[in-house]
Order: sequence, then structure tokens, then C-alpha cells
Amino acid sequence: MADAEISPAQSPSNRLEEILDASDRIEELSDSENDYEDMGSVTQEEQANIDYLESVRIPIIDELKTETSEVQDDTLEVVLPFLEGNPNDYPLNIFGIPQLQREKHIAFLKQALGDYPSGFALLDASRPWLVYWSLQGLSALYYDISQYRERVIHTFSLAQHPTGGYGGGFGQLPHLAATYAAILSLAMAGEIEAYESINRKNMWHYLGQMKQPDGGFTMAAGGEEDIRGAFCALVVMSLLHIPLELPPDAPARQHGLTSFTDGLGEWISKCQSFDGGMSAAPGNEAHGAYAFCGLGCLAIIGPPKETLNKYLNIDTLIHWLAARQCSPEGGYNGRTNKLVDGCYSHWVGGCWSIVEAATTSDMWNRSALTRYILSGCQFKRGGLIDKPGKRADAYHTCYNLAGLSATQHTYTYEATMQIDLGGSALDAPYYWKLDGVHEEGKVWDETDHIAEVHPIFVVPFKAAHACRKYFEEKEGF
Ligand SMILES: CC(C)=CCC/C(C)=C/CC/C(C)=C/COP(=O)(O)OP(=O)(O)O
Ligand SMILES: [Zn+2]
Repeated sequence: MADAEISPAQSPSNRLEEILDASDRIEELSDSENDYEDMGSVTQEEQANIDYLESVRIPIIDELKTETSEVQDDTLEVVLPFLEGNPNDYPLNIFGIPQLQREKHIAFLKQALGDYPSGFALLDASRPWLVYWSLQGLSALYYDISQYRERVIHTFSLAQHPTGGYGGGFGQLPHLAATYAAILSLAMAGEIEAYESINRKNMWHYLGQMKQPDGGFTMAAGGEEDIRGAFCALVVMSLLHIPLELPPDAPARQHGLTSFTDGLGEWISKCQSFDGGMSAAPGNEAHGAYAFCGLGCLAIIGPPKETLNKYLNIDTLIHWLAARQCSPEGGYNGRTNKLVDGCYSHWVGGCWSIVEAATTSDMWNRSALTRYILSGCQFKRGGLIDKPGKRADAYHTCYNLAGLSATQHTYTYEATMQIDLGGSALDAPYYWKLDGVHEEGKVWDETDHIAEVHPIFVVPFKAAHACRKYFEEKEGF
């Protein structure tokens, strides 16, 4: 037999080859062992070979383990029992998958809108997010949120900064993430009182301060410039019908920029990484949450078919997005070599509607994602989670449900007017239409049905549409 001693100088690929050889030979020999058994004998030499190969195979596999592969093994150990069985003992849908625990999730999100113990003071700056995640999660579950209208208006009237934009609460400096969550919450709460609580003129000036000479946006004055900034700003501008023209006091004007969209597509283009994904800022590691921000932003600037083709390499993007869907888990991870997590059901799963509006095909495994969410991400006491063993929170509840909604619906983008890429009126709220319920290969039944979620604004369609319409019909600020 060839010398199978493992030399430390061997490359991992040589070792891998050796494992595969060893495995093949063990299989061959095992087969022949069965044949010999049938014939009533197995040679001593064959048995020695089997024993030897078994003894070298295990150490080689151990040596190839890395920190990442071990965490991945640990993840499979917790996820697989949920995919193969029903450890939470939930009733099953007609496809044998745990049913959506709608009432428990509603109760969890209602609680998330209530009071918090003092230890949660650290989350104070994220208060707008807690409101948004909870309201959007409830809406996705078909729960009527109108009872929260007054509270939402009150909360955000206090969090609105006198110079524009929103902070985490009264007296806090404005931040684009808080501003994004506040505007989406107010759009969901709806009606004139909510819309009129927003100081749009100050918002225009505030956003003007965030616009950078290179085309991107910072998250706060003097803060980091990243793709979240661009997405948050464009979502707010589109929903509030903020003028595209930069305000006179915008610092970017001193660098020759006149419009909020000047240089924006080019800046987002630079965020596409070498592997096809999208990163927070040019040159960084690609991540699913940033991919959604980048694609969402391009889909607001103009029709995805035009903007994605103009600014991105769609082929490598599709390759990278598809590679985020984990096997055998079925859910998505956020970046290469990382773990499956229920929130990426939206951040990555939600990218497909935009990509499919620019291409045509159906390129992801909706039923595998559904299985992961329903089997692995429902917390026993309500709310949804990252993966089995984790605790529920409003963030994971909102984005698991948004991802589940994406698996169940198809959308179309129909621009009814010709849009100039450099100077559109950011009309995206009008152009996305619900195409229908996705039935092919479905593993969810009526008890698991989730409301449609706007593919870009991640609120109910009617909330995005009504808010934009209100401001479009209003004269001046
Ligand atoms: C609209 C808006 C403001 C969007 C922001 C979206 C968002 C969730 C950004 C987080 C991105 C990020 C690098 C997570 C890594 O976390 P990790 O290292 O804990 O997780 P991982 O291992 O899954 O990458
Ligand atoms: Zn997560």
C-alpha cells in the first residue's frame, strides 16, 4: 500500500485529495468485504487496509478543521434537528412544516412596543428602530396598527430635531438610521396628523448636510459615509417627495454638486466588491445588508433594469447573492463563510425582487428559506430569531417575516413615465405592483400567509403609496 503518512508540509488540497482517496478506498474495500462475506471470507490484508485507512482519515479531517468550520458544525448541530423534526412541538401545516405561530408573534411584537426594564436604557438611541420593526412585523402579520397612531406621532414629534431629521429621542442629535426608522413608522401610522408632524423643509436641509462631494451620504454630521446613508436618504426623499435639488446651504454645492443624485450611482457602483457582492463603502467586505441598501437605492434612482445594468455587474451580483443561501440550512448568511441567520431572509432574500425586476428569472430557493424560517426561527414563546438556541427580538421578527413575505409574493416594476437617470423624481412608490402569490413548489399554507411588503420601502404598499401621494399633492413645504 502507498505511504499514507501525513507530512506537515502537505498543502490542504493535497490533504483533501488524500482524504477523498482514503474514503474511496474504504468504500471499495467495504464493498469487497461484503462480497467476501457473501463468499464467507475476508482476507487479512483487506482488513488491515480498512483499519489503516480509518485510522488516518479521522486525524486528517480533524487537522482540516478551522475556527469557522467548527462554528459551522456547531450551527448544523443546532439547526438540523429543527429541519428534520419538530422540537418545539408546533402544529404542522399541510406540508408537514411547523405552522406560523401568528398569535404568539403578534403578542411578542405588542410587548416590544411596551415598556422596557431599566437595563434596556442602552437601546435608547435605537428607539425609532424598535417602533419600526414592531409596527412592520405586526402589519406583516395582518394586525391592524391604527391603535398606535397617536403614540407614534407623539414619540417622533419629540425625537424630531429642531434643525431637521430624527434622533433616538428628545434632545438626541439627528442620525439617518433613526430618521429612516421614524419616517417609515410615521408612514405606517399614516393619515394627515402623522404626515404633518414631519418638518419636510428642515429634512431637506438636514439631508443636504449628509450629501458628500463624492456622491455618497454620511449617516450623521461628521459621521461615517456608507451605503446605508445613501439608502436611508433616498427612501426618506422618495416617501416625502423632497426636492432633488440640493438646498443652498448643502456643503456639497461648494464642490459643484447641485442634485442629491449627483454622483450617487457612480458611488454605489464602487461599492460592488470583487466577488460581486456589495459593501458598506468602496473597498470593504461585501455583506447582504449592504447589498439590499445598494440595490434599494438604485431602484429608487430609476428603473432597476436601467440602474442595475448601468452601475453593477449583475452576473457576479447574482452569483454572490445565490451563494448566500446556505445548504442544508435553507436560510441565508450575510457574508462569505459566515453563519445562517434569520434576518438575512430579508436583507438577502429581499434583494431578489429587485434583481428580478432587472432580469427575469426566478433564481432562489423560496421553499428552502420558508422551511428555515418556519422550522428553525420561531421562538417557542413568540417572536422570531436568528437561529435555534437564540432569543427573539423585534429586529429578527421583522426581517424573518419580511423574508417570508418575499418567498410568498412576486412583484413587478412598471415605470409609467420615462425617467431620466440623473434627475428622476424618485417615483418608486408608484411603480412597484404586487404581481401575485408565488405558488410554485410552495411549502406554506394559508395559516402561514404573510401580508405583501413593499420590496424597497419594507412597509405595506398602501403606506408607501399614500405617504408619497400626500406630499406630492401638497404645495410647497
Ligand atoms: C437600512 C439600514 C440602516 C440597514 C442596515 C442593515 C444592517 C443590519 C447592517 C449590519 C451590517 C453588518 C456588517 C453586520 C455584521 O454583523 P455580524 O458580524 O454580527 O454578523 P454576520 O456574522 O452575520 O456578518
Ligand atoms: Zn441576524
